[in-house]
Amino acid sequence: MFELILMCPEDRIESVSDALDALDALSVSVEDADAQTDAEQALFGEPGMPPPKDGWQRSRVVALFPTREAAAEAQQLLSVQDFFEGCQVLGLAEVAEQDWVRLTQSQFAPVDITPDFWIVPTWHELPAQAVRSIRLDPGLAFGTGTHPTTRMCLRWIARKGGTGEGAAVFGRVLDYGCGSGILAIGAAKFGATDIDAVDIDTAAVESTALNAEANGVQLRAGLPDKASGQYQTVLANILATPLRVLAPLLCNHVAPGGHLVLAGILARQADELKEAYAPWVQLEVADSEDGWILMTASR
Ligand SMILES: C[S@@+](CC[C@H](N)C(=O)[O-])C[C@H]1O[C@@H](n2cnc3c(N)ncnc32)[C@H](O)[C@@H]1O
Repeated sequence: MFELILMCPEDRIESVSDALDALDALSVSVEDADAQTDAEQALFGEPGMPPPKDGWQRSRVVALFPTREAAAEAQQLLSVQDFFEGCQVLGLAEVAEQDWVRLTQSQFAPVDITPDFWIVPTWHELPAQAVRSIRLDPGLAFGTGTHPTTRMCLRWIARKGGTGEGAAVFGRVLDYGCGSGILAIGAAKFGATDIDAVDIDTAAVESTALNAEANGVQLRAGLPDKASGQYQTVLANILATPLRVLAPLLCNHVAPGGHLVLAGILARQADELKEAYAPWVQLEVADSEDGWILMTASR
């Protein structure tokens, strides 16, 4: 494989990426050329919303081609286009052959949620201190236990699960936006037995069912219309915008005296979430990590 590496100003990224696609690039990635420096710019987007910007002030665009000839031809064709003005070719390089499976696996080590509750990829030995564990491989669906939002939900589950007999503590559980199913499986590991896990993405539903089976956990995975009635525990790690829209639906699923646990919210979004949920529950910030917060409420 060969990489064509370009530097583009923000207003050229869309045209250049589209052109690379049309030139049969196998993949095109866009990164902040100033990442890891003082000039790095954080850009957060939300599903259903336009991105805050098309890209960074200075973006490094890397296109992958199957042969050197294809990469060189793309370079030649691009460099004579009007929209390429202001862009630069940084290089054309061969991608060294590697054991990609091993390289990918080496990036996922066991992750501790509490000192004795761990997320462990299937190719790793269980750490000796893991009294409870979830065996999970990174797949198509979000949720490997490394993201702060997932970790905070799992910490809440572990704290709650430590307060008594799991099935009674959690009651009926709804994991709304289940991704890999990690929260539903985590609740099961702390004793929950009556669990629905739903997602709009069918790949997530499949992944949840497979991960549950691999962990010896029984749950019902399905699309959102599979959620029915009221639950003692409702977990939703999505993002602030969908969480605002889902407020009436999620609150109606929380049984009287039940718990609502929301994640995917940035610290600066706390007030807008409190306001959106105020007609039903009083949300409070219960945890925070790396700029993300966990918000909880009882009904
Ligand atoms: C950030 S991931 C969380 C995955 C997992 N629950 C975790 O905590 O790691 C959010 C998931 O919510 C799903 N999702 C997004 N909008 C949704 C909606 N309106 N209804 C149901 N699921 C949704 C996405 O497909 C994705 O799998």
